[in-house]
Amino acid sequence: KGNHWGYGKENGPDLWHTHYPVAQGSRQSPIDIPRQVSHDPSLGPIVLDYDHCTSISISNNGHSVVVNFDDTDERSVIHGGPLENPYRLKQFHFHWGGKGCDGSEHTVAGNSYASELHLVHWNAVKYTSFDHAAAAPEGLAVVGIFLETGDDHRWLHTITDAMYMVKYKGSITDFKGFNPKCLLPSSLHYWTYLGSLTTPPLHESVTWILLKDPIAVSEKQLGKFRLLQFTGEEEDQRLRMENNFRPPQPLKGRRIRSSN
Ligand SMILES: Cc1ccnc(S(N)(=O)=O)n1
Ligand SMILES: [Zn+2]
Repeated sequence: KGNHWGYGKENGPDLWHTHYPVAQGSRQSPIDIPRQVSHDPSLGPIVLDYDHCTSISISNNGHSVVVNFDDTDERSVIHGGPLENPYRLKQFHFHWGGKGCDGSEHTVAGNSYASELHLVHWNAVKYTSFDHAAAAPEGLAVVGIFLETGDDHRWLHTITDAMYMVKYKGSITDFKGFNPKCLLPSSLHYWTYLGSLTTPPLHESVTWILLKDPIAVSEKQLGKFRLLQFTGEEEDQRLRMENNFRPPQPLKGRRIRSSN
């Protein structure tokens, strides 16, 4: 049966290489972003064309909470920046820590944030499906946004309020009309580098675009993430969903570029 990878002592990130040897590859994610990153003036702005974008559902896949989008047309795409083609939004999800603990995946000069939002896009110009793109070198583009604790986020409550409907692994419910534009920070300045998925199968297919500015969410809103469970409703074990982040991986000589 497939390896039940997770974030526990028996199945966590340090053990993923046993079933997914690429975990020890040359372009793994996340990474630490050093203080000094080379500024590349040829890097244009990243453009998020989400105006006709609407969500379809929200689900609990046993690793995170996922908001899914209709990717059957070019309705919501990102382009520009380091990207040669437009990439279609497929889903977004989060990674977070335990109560009062940080849980971002990427770190900045060794510092973690409370949480990290990943907007996952795929190159529908070059590939015929998300799954094909996910296994190909230029297949995916993931926009990472840091979350820091502060005031309530005005729009995040629509997501946290829906979480009680997807408490258990394998649950899914309608979640229409949510536009992730409302989760973006004021500045779209970013770092970019070539990396991988941060959960198995850890494919080295991701152009990472990390926004430099975090968004603020309240501790109360983050607390609602921790009401989710890694386990299914029918399982005896009830494991609270928290600390679902992979720590930074070796840079292995990769170049990180900074937009202006
Ligand atoms: C869709 C997907 C699968 C695995 N990992 C990721 S992530 N955490 O790199 O965005 N996304
Ligand atoms: Zn992620």
